[in-house]
Amino acid sequence: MTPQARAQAAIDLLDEIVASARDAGAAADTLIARYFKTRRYAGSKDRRAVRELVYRAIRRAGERPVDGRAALVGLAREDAALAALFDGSPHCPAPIAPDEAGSPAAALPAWLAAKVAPILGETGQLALLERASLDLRVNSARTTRDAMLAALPEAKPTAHSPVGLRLPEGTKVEASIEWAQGLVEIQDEGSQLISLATRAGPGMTVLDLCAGAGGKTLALAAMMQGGGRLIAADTDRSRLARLAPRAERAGAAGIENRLLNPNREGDAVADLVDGCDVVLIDAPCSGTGTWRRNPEARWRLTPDRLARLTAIQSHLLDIAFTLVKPGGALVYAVCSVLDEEGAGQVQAFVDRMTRTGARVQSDKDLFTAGAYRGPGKLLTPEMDGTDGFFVARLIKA
Ligand SMILES: C[S@@+](CC[C@H](N)C(=O)[O-])C[C@H]1O[C@@H](n2cnc3c(N)ncnc32)[C@H](O)[C@@H]1O
Repeated sequence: MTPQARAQAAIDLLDEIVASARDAGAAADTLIARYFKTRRYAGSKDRRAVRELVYRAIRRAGERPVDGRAALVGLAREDAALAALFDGSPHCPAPIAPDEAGSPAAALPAWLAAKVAPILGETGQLALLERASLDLRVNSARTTRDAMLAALPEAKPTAHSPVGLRLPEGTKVEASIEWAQGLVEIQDEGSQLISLATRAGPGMTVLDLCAGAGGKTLALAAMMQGGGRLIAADTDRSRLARLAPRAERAGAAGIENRLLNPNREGDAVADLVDGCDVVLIDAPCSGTGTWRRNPEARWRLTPDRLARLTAIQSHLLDIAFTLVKPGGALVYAVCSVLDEEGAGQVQAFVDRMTRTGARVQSDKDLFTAGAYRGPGKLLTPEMDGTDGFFVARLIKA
């Protein structure tokens, strides 16, 4: 492909990504993969160049652009070499009109910037959109970090997680023998810290209430070393179904699954009331802390969607607390930096519980990373080099 044709391909893809963000469709990565599946003439260099251009345009536009051309013209206004590709030749972008400004540059949509800036500041906001690192979690039930450092010479130990490795971006981990043998899993260091904050161990009864495809369930299984009872629950059948093959690869046997009914989540776990040493809520959330990986997600979030998510989070906190044994712990996490999903949400829960006479104590001594925020800790890309997370550990007296 010529550089001009690559620019046109980026516009076509951005058109799809913008429409998909507006209509709650597929993620940018999925759309890019689909696009190239039907365009075999594009070689690997073309694909890399188009993808790079698409993501630069996405990262630069805080508000959802009107279309793909506006997104790329905005970028071209700051990049003369890119602007020169709008030359109007066949299969290439039409020349940029003098009054065509393109979409404005901003880190975040204005309504979200108003919430995020007071928490993270200007540079912290920008760091939400930087490229994410590639982290692995070493399966401590099967091997050691030192053994994996020797096996993967490009890997470096992560700063805060004792079972974490950081690899150069683009490393094909899933092609490695270590991954195939279940010795390592791809997992951001922040996610690793959440599992570690549960302090799950052998012999405990541990419930992962929003287990999804089991990223954190597998980390909990490694911490429990095959002893005790580990239950993975979720409302999404297809995500939960992906846990079994991953558990098999990791050598984690005996994980129980519970499919939950939305709004009646308690029914499927009624036998666990007052029975868990640890309940982990890795709650559905806005994902503001993971924009490094899918920056177009900031065009999808709306105030209504955020309100729906905070209502579910509050509902799950209430249910989860009933499942914790006296003396046990409820660990709540969101991959979000917004207070209404994090510190504010948990503080409101603690206040609610206290009003009903329940005794809840927050244990903020979770890990070395992060900044204290309300009843828990906030991890951020800028300060911690992880995705953005809020984590709180509450002890039921
Ligand atoms: C942040 S994701 C979990 C990721 C997972 N723990 C991991 O580490 O890979 C949140 C999960 O909450 C689930 N969920 C959404 N609504 C729920 C509800 N009402 N009860 C339980 N789980 C819910 C979603 O299906 C999703 O899998």
